[in-house]
Amino acid sequence: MLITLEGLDGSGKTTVWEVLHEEFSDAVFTREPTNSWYGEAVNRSIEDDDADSIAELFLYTADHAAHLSNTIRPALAEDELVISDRYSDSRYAYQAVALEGHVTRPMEYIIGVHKPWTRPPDCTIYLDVDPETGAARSGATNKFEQAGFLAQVQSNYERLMDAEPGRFVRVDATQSPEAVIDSVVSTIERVTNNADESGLHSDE
Ligand SMILES: Nc1ncnc2c1ncn2[C@@H]1O[C@H](COP(=O)(O)OP(=O)(O)OP(=O)(O)O)[C@@H](O)[C@H]1O
Ligand SMILES: Cc1cn([C@H]2C[C@H](O)[C@@H](COP(=O)(O)O)O2)c(=O)[nH]c1=O
Repeated sequence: MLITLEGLDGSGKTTVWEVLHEEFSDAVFTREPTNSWYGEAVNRSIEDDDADSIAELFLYTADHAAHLSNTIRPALAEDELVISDRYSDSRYAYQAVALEGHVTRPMEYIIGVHKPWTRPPDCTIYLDVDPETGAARSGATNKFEQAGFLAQVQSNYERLMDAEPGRFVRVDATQSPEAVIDSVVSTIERVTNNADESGLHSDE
């Protein structure tokens, strides 16, 4: 089963993800951008205010392709629980803002690029914070961590949740870290138990 954590910069994904290591010690923990050289290229692009938006989309997408073949698909084939800090929805939400004015219907374009080969998550936990809180918590150190940009990203996440309400679980991430962690842990326990009870596993 593939569970992803999504949300604005500063929503607390990394804080939660670190505690999940203790709660689900058998799971495979991973993230995008990855720690590979593809991910390093992405990180260079994030720090470059003048990076070309389409080039940046394809750097992220290349990193996702390698992530799928090197980590996600092998782990799911072994019936592991995989928990990823950011995944394809980050592209649909963030790059759809960055590509506005460069391509028509940017979110549909990006989803279309992924659709033939990606592996959608079974469950996506969305850590919900307002853009101002996200920007303040993240320190607003790069081009994505600005409240105005994050407000548009938030609208895109809302569109994604409206389109697939069954996949997303929204958690109020303005609560205390302990309360957020409790909600995320109980969500993961519930979805993994449901999968066990229904006899469904990884890529069936
Ligand atoms: N529920 C919370 N309440 C208050 N502060 C929090 C909460 N969760 C995390 N923080 C703080 O907010 C900051 C950002 O948290 P964190 O790095 O976990 O967010 P993130 O979603 O991973 O951000 P980014 O996407 O920018 O890496 C940290 O200083 C963290 O201690
Ligand atoms: C995977 C992914 C990430 N981003 C953005 C979101 C953040 O501002 C940075 C790095 O992520 P982190 O969780 O803060 O380390 O990259 C993006 O725009 N598109 C993506 O696909």
